[in-house]
Amino acid sequence: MATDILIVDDEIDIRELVAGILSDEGHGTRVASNSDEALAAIGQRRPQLVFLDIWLKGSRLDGLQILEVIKEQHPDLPVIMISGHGNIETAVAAIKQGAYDFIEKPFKADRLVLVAQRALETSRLQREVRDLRQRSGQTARLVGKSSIINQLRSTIERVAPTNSRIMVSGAPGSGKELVARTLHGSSARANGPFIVINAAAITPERMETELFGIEAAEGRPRATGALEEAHGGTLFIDEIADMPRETQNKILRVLVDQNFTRVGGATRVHVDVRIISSTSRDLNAEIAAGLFREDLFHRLSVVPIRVPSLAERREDIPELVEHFIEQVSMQTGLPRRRIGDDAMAVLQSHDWPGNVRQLRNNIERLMILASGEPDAVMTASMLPSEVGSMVPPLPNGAGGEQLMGLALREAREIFERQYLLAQISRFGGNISRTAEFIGMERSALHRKLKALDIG
Ligand SMILES: Nc1ncnc2c1ncn2[C@@H]1O[C@H](COP(=O)(O)OP(=O)(O)OP(=O)(O)O)[C@@H](O)[C@H]1O
Repeated sequence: MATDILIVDDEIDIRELVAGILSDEGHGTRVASNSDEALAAIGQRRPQLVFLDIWLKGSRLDGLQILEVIKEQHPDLPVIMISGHGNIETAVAAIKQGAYDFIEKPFKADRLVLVAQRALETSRLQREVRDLRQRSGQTARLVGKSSIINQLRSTIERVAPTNSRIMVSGAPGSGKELVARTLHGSSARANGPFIVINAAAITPERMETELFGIEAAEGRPRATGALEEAHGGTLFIDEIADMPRETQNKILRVLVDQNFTRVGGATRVHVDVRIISSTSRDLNAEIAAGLFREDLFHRLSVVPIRVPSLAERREDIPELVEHFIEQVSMQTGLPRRRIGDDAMAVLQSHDWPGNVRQLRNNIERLMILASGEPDAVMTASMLPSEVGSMVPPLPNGAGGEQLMGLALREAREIFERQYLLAQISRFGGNISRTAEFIGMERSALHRKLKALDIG
């Protein structure tokens, strides 16, 4: 597919020249001679690139005003200004307003082609980065309105702009990494790198090369470690308790000296890195057992932040569920589905030992398993049995998930019906023996069965 480029210029010669050069390169072109034509063309179909003349004779809006409208409607659409001799100042102002670049008349064909290629390439890369971020969950935000999550959010806002080292503690899957990313994203280092090193996933032998890198030596290339990569940004050390004792000593030295040497080297590498660590274990117990250095703990945990478990904030579950349906659908292309009241009630009553990650996995599983029409509702019966373990089973052996979406009165009716059917069948249909066993008058049982539409 040829790219679609719109050229806006009041001079027909320039329009045709630019269009001719770009079509020779295989691009598709459209032209407009004033602001109304230009905005109508963009309204018909969003082009991939716009060349826009600054001075437009006989036009309602001039180039800068058109740029403003374009940036409002399509902030990502790249615009290259065409500037006449002597209005470079205006061209620079246009770049400040969001134009990608400018070319000055008279221009060479090569320059025009090059600047168009670069603008298209940049815009493609920006789109790719945005998609990847979305898919990898890097744009994830802390969802929830419970008072405990609001408190967490305000702590994050307070400590993010400082440079203090932070220890994030919480159960597995509760959102510790997300909290660390949010801290980084709200800090002055937000445009710097956010590097993750997972101490639980790296063997003790590899830990130091991963952290400090390897000095170049004969026949061996230099490998950059996480600390060096995180320069100007944040290093997130996940599961710090799994850090080997030997490495703990070295990290402490880095924190004291503000520099380190690569493995096998003597050069001192100076870095400016904020360290955020996390733990799902009780570090005080690790310290007491002699497994974690107390002095390192105090240096890393200048500000401790505790992430609540999901069971502590069940009222956030409906919002999290909706958030994950949206997220999974975007990442996998699975249709967005509605969740039934019964399923939501079961999800809210579960204990979630695996916390938010486990909830997310269950939503993904539901969306994969749900078959049929895209608007079919996901019901409680589609949930794995361990998720419904809090829910009382029905006498007929089925799980009682469906009861969870009902008021007590209706739930009791379903239970009574199942219970009585099971008892009657147990006594071979003999109402007298059933009544005797369940402790009811025979006539009362008959009335009950009638009221429940049984038999
Ligand atoms: N409040 C929240 N809002 C939205 N998504 C969340 C929230 N908390 C956690 N998540 C999501 O849950 C998943 C698990 O979170 P995360 O990886 O941050 O947990 P963790 O505590 O670091 O886990 P682990 O202990 O296994 O390292 C991620 O997909 C994350 O985006």
